[in-house]
Amino acid sequence: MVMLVTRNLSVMLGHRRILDGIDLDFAPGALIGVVGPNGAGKSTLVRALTGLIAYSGSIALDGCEASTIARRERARATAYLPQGQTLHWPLTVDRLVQLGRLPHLGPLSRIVDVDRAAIERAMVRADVLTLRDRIATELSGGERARAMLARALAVEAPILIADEPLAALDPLHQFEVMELLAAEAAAGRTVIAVLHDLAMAARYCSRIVMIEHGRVVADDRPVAVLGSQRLAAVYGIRAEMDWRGDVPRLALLGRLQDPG
Ligand SMILES: Nc1ncnc2c1ncn2[C@@H]1O[C@H](COP(=O)(O)OP(=O)(O)OP(=O)(O)O)[C@@H](O)[C@H]1O
Repeated sequence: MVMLVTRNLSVMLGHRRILDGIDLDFAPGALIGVVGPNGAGKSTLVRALTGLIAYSGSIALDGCEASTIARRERARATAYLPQGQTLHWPLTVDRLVQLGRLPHLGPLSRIVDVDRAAIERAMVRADVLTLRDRIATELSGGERARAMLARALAVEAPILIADEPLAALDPLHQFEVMELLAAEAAAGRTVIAVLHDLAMAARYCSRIVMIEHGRVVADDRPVAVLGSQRLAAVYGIRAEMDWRGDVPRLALLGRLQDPG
């Protein structure tokens, strides 16, 4: 099980400081929602965590500075589902999901039984088995998003980072993907998901990290982070949390200036 830790993590893009002094500990077995307004720095944070952009400060995987870990080893440790993925090649879904096994393949790049099994598991979990022979560039946005999720799941990495995994999904598949992410966490993985849907975050995440202007402004259980006052201050919206049994339900009621 892999522990992911950032200390004083900062990112400059152009001349702007986009992330500023982020200290976060990500332990296995948790589904952590990263939330915050547009432009807050959420994607920048997860891109730094996956090694895609330069940073200052430290990102450690099990105590080892991430930038010193070989690329393939790091790719085996951290699966990444990027935001709004564009596909450039007309691959079948089956071939696309196979790409998730690349960090595991030997010098001949041959898929072996253990890879085939991981690919099948990923396709079942992302509900794309019936799409396996379709050309991925010809899928609908939601179908393609699920195929890309299957590719990330096929890595079977201890850390899964998903940037807006619900975008483009219909409501049923949104629930299914959140159930799936929660199940991945329950199985002992560290799952970090950038989410705009605060109600889904409240319902499924074990912990919420809220980012505003490149800083962590809250980091706690959903009920502690997604209170009415904070959502008013950070998002400018009115919202109320209530409970159905022990499941928190967050209702978004409108803008602060709206009547009622
Ligand atoms: N290459 C770049 N050069 C300069 N600024 C950038 C660059 N890429 C992103 N930014 C800026 O960094 C800030 C944070 O962007 P980021 O994509 O991390 O935000 P986000 O919280 O994921 O937003 P959203 O919810 O809109 O996806 C934004 O103000 C964005 O304009």
